[in-house]
Amino acid sequence: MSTPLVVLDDLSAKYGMHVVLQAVSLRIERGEHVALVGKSGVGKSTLLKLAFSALTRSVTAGADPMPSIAFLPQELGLVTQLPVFHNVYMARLARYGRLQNLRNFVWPQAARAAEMESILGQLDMPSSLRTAVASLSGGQKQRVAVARALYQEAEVLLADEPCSALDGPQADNVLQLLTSSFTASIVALHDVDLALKHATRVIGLRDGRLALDEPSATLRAADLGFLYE
Ligand SMILES: Nc1ncnc2c1ncn2[C@@H]1O[C@H](COP(=O)(O)OP(=O)(O)OP(=O)(O)O)[C@@H](O)[C@H]1O
Repeated sequence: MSTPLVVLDDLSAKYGMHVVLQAVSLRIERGEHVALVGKSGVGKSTLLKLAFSALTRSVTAGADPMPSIAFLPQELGLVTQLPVFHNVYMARLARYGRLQNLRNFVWPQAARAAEMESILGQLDMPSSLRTAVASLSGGQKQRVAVARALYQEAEVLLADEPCSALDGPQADNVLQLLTSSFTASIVALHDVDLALKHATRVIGLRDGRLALDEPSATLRAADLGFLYE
């Protein structure tokens, strides 16, 4: 049997006396795109943050082999005073040397800009690299954050509601791009239909635990109803 690409063990969280997650464990194989569903406040963001922290801690500790991780948080994490170029470029700060990073921040290099324009074009956001993120709409900001995640070229994506501000066709496009660009992913989604359409596997949180873990092909929207009761 192949080694899972993502291994998460015993993720637990509580805020004060409020237990949010109770020893959640998860293994994800290459090629698996996991939709994380459950009602608002159930702990999806908490799980993704814990997963990111656990997986990046393993990388830092030199555990072998660990996948590279792109994290797209619900709050996007953009620096809105900076242009689109600089926000997307941040995904590769760790890849390039200090001098190259400095040069790109002062004078964006044509090759980097061309790579980003290709990604932004696929997201229906052409020719906007010099635009300050603060002047973009909510949906455009969300697509800049998606572009940043794609630009990282990581193996695994952890994304929290990456298309909540997008219309139906744009949401489809973003999820299609994300699932085809990463080897594996965990994406929190409120929209059950999008989850079933784009994920290969659906996991559902309820009462701090994984209450559902099934291939999406075996599920209908009604099968997820109990998670929202
Ligand atoms: N910093 C915090 N301090 C206290 N409680 C928190 C904090 N962050 C989250 N919570 C609580 O933890 C629970 C889980 O929150 P979380 O954001 O993980 O849920 P979620 O499933 O992602 O919600 P949504 O779908 O609305 O984004 C909620 O009850 C929330 O109020």
